[in-house]
Amino acid sequence: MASGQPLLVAEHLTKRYGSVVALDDVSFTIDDGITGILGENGAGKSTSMKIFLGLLRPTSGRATVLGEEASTDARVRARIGYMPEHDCLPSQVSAAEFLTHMAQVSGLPPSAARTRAADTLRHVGLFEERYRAIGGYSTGMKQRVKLCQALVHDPAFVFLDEPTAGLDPMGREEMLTLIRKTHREFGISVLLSSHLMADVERTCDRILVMQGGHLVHAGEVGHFTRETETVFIEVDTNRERLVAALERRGVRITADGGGFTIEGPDASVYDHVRDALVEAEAPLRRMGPRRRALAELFERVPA
Ligand SMILES: Nc1ncnc2c1ncn2[C@@H]1O[C@H](COP(=O)(O)OP(=O)(O)OP(=O)(O)O)[C@@H](O)[C@H]1O
Repeated sequence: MASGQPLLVAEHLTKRYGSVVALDDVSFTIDDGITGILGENGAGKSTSMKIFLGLLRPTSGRATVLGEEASTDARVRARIGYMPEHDCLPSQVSAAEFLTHMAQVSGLPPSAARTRAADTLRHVGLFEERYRAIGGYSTGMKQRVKLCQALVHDPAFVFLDEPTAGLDPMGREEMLTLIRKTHREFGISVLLSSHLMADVERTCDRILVMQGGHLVHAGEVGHFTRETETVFIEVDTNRERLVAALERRGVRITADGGGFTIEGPDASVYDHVRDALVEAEAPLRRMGPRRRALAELFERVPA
């Protein structure tokens, strides 16, 4: 594959399960780095991943991974890893045994497989526990073993389907830190899916937002969160003058408790609010960002 080419390409992907349209003419590219697919349940995140993994064939359209056809090219399998959403671990064997086996399945000779399994378990902080049966592990530890089996054969690209599913806040934090570390230390590019905006915002460089089988946004994470930030303000007096000054600036104003939520046409919303406050001579009591919930975001995005 020539350098500079995207790592993944989706071209007009459509996937139907009977009458259900899981993906509807979706096109995007994914480059080096960490990319998040964000969407609510049923948005089409897992279906997209499974097409890239060659586990599902699209009804129409084309998917390429590392320059090769996803659905037909077996060579690509050796260069990608997959952490499925659901539990897939054997409970009776130790993490060391399981990962050594997975590395051998990927073609490593036995001694190299053992070394690589131990290195990968060290990377996720499970080296000390590696000879214990997986059945006795906590949810967080099992998630880390799932991540290990996606990494053990040293792939160029990994697909992580809801890697923080079932984790408490501390476990989520650890998993997200580990994902960044995986990219930084091993140079492995990542596509992770999540229904939690905070996960994607903290971890990813770029974001794809899906809704009902459609791609509704693709771009840099920083840009997306700036765009979706709204400002909450409360003033002591001159509310009417302030509302008029804001309206003249074309921002959207919604009454919110004792104050207003203001949403700008772009990231300049703070400038508009500052200028309107000065013009209306309205003494500010409180001001701060108000993040929109994911569900609210989707209401604004045309399908
Ligand atoms: N094997 C299947 N047979 C029928 N419908 C399916 C199948 N797999 C997925 N679907 C449907 O396709 C749509 C997209 O599902 P998909 O699993 O890709 O969504 P998702 O964004 O990954 O959500 P989740 O996190 O809930 O899995 C949903 O409406 C789902 O019910």
